[in-house]
Amino acid sequence: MISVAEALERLLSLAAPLASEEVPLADAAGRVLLGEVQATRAQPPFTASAMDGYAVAGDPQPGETRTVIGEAQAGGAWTGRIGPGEAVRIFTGAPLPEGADRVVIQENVTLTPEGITVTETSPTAHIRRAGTDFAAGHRFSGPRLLRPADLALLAAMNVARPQVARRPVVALIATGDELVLPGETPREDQIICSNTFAIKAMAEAAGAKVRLMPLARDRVEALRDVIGLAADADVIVTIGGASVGDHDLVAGVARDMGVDMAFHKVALRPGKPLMSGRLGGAVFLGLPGNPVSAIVCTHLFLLPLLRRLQGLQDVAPKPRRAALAQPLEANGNRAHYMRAVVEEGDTGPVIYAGDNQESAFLVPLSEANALLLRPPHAPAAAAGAQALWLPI
Ligand SMILES: Nc1nc2c(c(=O)[nH]1)N[C@H]1C(S)=C(S)[C@@H](COP(=O)(O)OP(=O)(O)OC[C@H]3O[C@@H](n4cnc5c(N)ncnc54)[C@H](O)[C@@H]3O)O[C@H]1N2
Ligand code: MOO
Repeated sequence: MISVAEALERLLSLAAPLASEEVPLADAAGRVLLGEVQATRAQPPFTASAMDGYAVAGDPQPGETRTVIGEAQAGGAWTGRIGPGEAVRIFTGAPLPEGADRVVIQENVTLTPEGITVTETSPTAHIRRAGTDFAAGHRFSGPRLLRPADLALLAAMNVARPQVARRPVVALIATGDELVLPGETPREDQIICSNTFAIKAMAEAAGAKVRLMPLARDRVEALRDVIGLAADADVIVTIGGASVGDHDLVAGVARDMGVDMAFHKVALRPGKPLMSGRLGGAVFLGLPGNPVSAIVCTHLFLLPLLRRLQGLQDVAPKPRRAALAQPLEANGNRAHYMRAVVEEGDTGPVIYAGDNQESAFLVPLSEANALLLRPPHAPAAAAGAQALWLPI
């Protein structure tokens, strides 16, 4: 069995980057910017007042007076020139009039019939100089995941339609005779298809468009038909039927359909029977059926794959550190991603491994906020020892 890192590397090497498309800025959150954009103007585009008050020349001291000769507001510039002994009433965001050096905030003046008397000085001029946030031509380069703050920056740069990676299309195929959909009435020997819904939500949050395919029953023809229906997707994900039982047909069918497996079986718990390869223009990923196994494999493999397809380079999940709340036994030969809870302790984060690590049980997964990473053959660890974890 290959390691998690080796399997991820092989999976990512199957991913050819997707084309770009132009989207309105309002729809660009969470998309991956490709290429480079440039600011068409500086920000601030003009030297502006940072406060409400009075624009003046020089640095008037307490007791000095100024005659108010005009008013400037955001979007309403005053176009004259301020001379000595003069002031312009000014509001935050208004262009600073010519001849002005600073803004005396209104709290630091008293009003007189002609204008103002300064009551206090301030060490700051309360102005924002043109181009001090960014200059015209400022560059913002991809590939880069667009966060909300980035959208505000692109808007200020007057970039209305950035080029982003096309959304990867993921076809999700749940397999098994035992499955019915939520809301249906299962027979005694059936269960409700569950993990698909988590995987769909996770893939969409990573930028994918997800197609929920019909359930594939445990027959070669049925599986072949549904996989065939998904042939035009960027990623074909099967769930279940990945192991070695007589009814675990996925690997055989995928091979018959032309998949050259990049790997099948990973030294991973839960998630050992994971497999992948290319199927025509798509990346094929066969997840194990146990709900926790499928969801853990989605965190570790499908989400990095979706990020890479959209052009991002640094896609592997990044482990964080926390102190173990309880001692742990030595680990076996598979990397174990234990369902766990991380909390802020008095001296930093503390991690509690759940009592139930069964890969079919969803309550412990739903209660967890972390996967506690135990590397293969990790020795027993004492309470308080540092451990690695991934947020989920
Ligand atoms: N002899 C061996 N048996 C098993 C091995 C092994 O190495 N040797 N591996 C085990 C491991 S580890 C895993 S993980 C499971 C996964 O096997 P499959 O991918 O073939 O999954 P299934 O058998 O189809 O299903 C497992 C389990 O999950 C339920 N399931 C399947 N799909 C869904 C779904 N969409 N929603 C909810 N639950 C689902 C299914 O009913 C089974 O209970 O194999 C071990 N066996
Ligand atoms: O690798 Mo399996 O997912 O442990 O149950």
